[in-house]
Amino acid sequence: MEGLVSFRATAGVPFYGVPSLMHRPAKSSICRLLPIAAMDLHAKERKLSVSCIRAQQDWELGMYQDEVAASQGIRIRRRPPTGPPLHYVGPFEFRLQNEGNTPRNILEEIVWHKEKEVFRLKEKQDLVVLRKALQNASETRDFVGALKAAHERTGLPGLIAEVKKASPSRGILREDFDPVEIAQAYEKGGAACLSVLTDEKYFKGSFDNLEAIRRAGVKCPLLCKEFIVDAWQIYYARVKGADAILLIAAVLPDLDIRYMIKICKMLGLAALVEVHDEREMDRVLGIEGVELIGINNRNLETFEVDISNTKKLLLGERGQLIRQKDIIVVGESGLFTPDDIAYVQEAGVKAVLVGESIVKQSDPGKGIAGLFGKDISL
Ligand SMILES: O=P(O)(O)OC[C@@H](O)[C@@H](O)c1c[nH]c2ccccc12
Repeated sequence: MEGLVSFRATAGVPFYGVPSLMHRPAKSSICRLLPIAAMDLHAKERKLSVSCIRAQQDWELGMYQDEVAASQGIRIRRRPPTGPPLHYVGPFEFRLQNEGNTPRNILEEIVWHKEKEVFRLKEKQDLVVLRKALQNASETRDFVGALKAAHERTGLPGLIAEVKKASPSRGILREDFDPVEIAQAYEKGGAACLSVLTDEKYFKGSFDNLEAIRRAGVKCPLLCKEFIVDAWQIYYARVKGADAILLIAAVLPDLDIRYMIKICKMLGLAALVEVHDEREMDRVLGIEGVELIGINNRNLETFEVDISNTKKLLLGERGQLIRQKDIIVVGESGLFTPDDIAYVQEAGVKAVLVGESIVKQSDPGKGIAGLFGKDISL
């Protein structure tokens, strides 16, 4: 169905949407960060700026970000393409809604929304401000170390327990949602780390939740569960108390993942790189510095959940390479029972990321014992 989605006065400045994002494909987010990164005076960061300049040259070979992404098999477009030319009717131009400028699935919709959200946030608090705030930030906690320690202690996969109020696929999971209470219950129940959703529109999460949990004295390292499309968000997550961030391979081209991982190392954050299929796994296995790979059993484009996905992606040479590289694999989504945990452990994961099945329990801490079939608290 065709329809009018945006219009503007012919002679004036556009008054609807964020035209710079909507109408013109931009280049890598990292490159957009460059002018500020290049101002940096610290030796460590200066080294990064040099690599960023090299990255910028790569991007400048003539391909736009979405073209680079498509060449790597990434189906999620970062921004709406331009669509058909504007039409003129009287004093207005208008654009026809078509397949090209309508998101094709929920992940694409989330990412398009996120780009605009980040654009606005950056205007309020630019990188220079964030970097100042970082000077007073406390040390990060060892996310990967906590997972390994829990695995060694219990002989079971280390648990990343997710503080999750809602999701686009499941709706509201818990009405009486007190993020700090849930986080404390998870910690008491034996979680190694916590994942805190910060996306407001689609998951009813917030950065306030992340900050509140950190301030409440929870000791578990915290994963900021966000849709990262711009390196600025990594700094923001760090300022708000994260110890780790998520990078989704279905959204980010290899070059972005590579440099975002470098930024994480510089800031003392762990990066959980999420894959969903073999192609994404192979891309990520080719990226230097990856320590933590999450296999999502939920397809973020269709919402289908299948825990055999974890097993499929760890078979044969891929599993071997992962063991050689000493990468920790996290089994993500759709885990409800001790049998599910045993199944993904057998497949080779040393950690799991669980939300729905434990957040829905009246005592989420006891929910953990139910999930593992035994009490895993100290
Ligand atoms: O609630 P579940 O099915 O246990 O899933 C948790 C977690 O894996 C899921 O929330 C998740 C995995 N990857 C994501 C990326 C974005 C948002 C959410 C997610």
